[in-house]
Amino acid sequence: MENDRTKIPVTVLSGYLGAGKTTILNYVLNHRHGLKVAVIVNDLSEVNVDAALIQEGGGLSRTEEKLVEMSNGCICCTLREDLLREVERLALDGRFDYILIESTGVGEPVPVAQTFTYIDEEHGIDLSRWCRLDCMVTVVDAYRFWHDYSSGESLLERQQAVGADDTRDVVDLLISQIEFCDVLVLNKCDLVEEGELNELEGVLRKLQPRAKLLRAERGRVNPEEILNTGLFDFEAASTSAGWMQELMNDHHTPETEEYGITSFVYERRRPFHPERLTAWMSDWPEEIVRAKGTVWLASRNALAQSLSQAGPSIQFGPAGYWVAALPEAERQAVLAEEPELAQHWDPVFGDRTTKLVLIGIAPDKQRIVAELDACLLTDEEMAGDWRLLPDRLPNVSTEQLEAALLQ
Ligand SMILES: Nc1nc2c(ncn2[C@@H]2O[C@H](COP(=O)(O)OP(=O)(O)OP(=O)(O)O)[C@@H](O)[C@H]2O)c(=O)[nH]1
Repeated sequence: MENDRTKIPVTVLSGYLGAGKTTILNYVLNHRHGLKVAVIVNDLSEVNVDAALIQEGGGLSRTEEKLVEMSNGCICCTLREDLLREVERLALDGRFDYILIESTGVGEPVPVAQTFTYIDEEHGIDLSRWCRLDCMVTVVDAYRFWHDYSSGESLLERQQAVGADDTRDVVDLLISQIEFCDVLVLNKCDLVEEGELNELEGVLRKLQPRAKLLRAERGRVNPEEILNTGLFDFEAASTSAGWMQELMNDHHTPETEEYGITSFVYERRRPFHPERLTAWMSDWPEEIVRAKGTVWLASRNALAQSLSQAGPSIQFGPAGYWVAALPEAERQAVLAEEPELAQHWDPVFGDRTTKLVLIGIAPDKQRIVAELDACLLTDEEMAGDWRLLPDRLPNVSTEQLEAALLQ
């Protein structure tokens, strides 16, 4: 087996446009204590990396973000082909001790991490032979955070979309960057007063309890905090989001009393009335900054629905069949594979249930729970034929459904 210590460590800086990635990069290069660092930046960004810092023993490459889907049948894997090739080239070059990547401001961190973890059979490249992903860093702009989070704007509206079919809202990007990282740098702290910083830090800790949280001014981050940390672990990063930790119930982060930053799980074994739930979602409680989970909707009794909200962005759609809705043989096969399902099996409805994590700033939990309860079917409705209730939630196309089911 190859020795991990001979592999070149890699740190990736993610974060929305203007958060301070380049400023951090320059600071770290200035304080790298003789490490020979190769830097990869994205072609779209202006290159502000200090050329002099790169010269002595370092290198600067520019790549253009290029996503490729894996050809080996794993449809949830997307690799960054640009990085794949450039990192391999730099690693084989043999001149560098470290690779530092500044990802594009509109880039998702997961494909970058997958690029280092999976073997690309089509191109015959396996980066894990030469490199070790050491640390995924997400930079958050303390000054702009709430403005961007609650703007309700899409990347297309801001002319920052990757293509015409890039439908992401700014907040979707922020949340995906925060929920998948090892270190969160809250930058531009010089522009925000202490009380606001404490509150924002409390929210970030709830959204991402696993990552180390650092405050920075003008990108001054101690290089030891992000280089050679040994922090990256794909499995741990994939399950590190606050909502997921809350669902797994093994990491209930302490509440930040002062600001009432709280998370709670809403769990019910009764379906929602589609119209009442739609009305509730369109009048979303402002205090809830993030919600995610599975919903049992009366009008879609065969399919579990996924609800994901971040700020003003709400995504709702099919997540897969309830095990109880599968043909008998398949159901038995799943139950044999996942015996814990049987422990929570309802004699009539099987595994159908709603389980939703809500994260908020001083949310009125009692009121929200009562409002959600009022969206459930009543006893009288339960006795009728509720499967045919009208449903004006986003229509599901066959392609969407198939894509969702394949995941
Ligand atoms: N006041 C203040 N300004 C900062 C801080 N960090 C960065 N800036 C400024 O914010 C602007 C954006 O910083 P960059 O480092 O270029 O941000 P970036 O994330 O690399 O931006 P993109 O490459 O466009 O994605 C620059 O004008 C920086 O000088 C900080 O901590 N405080």
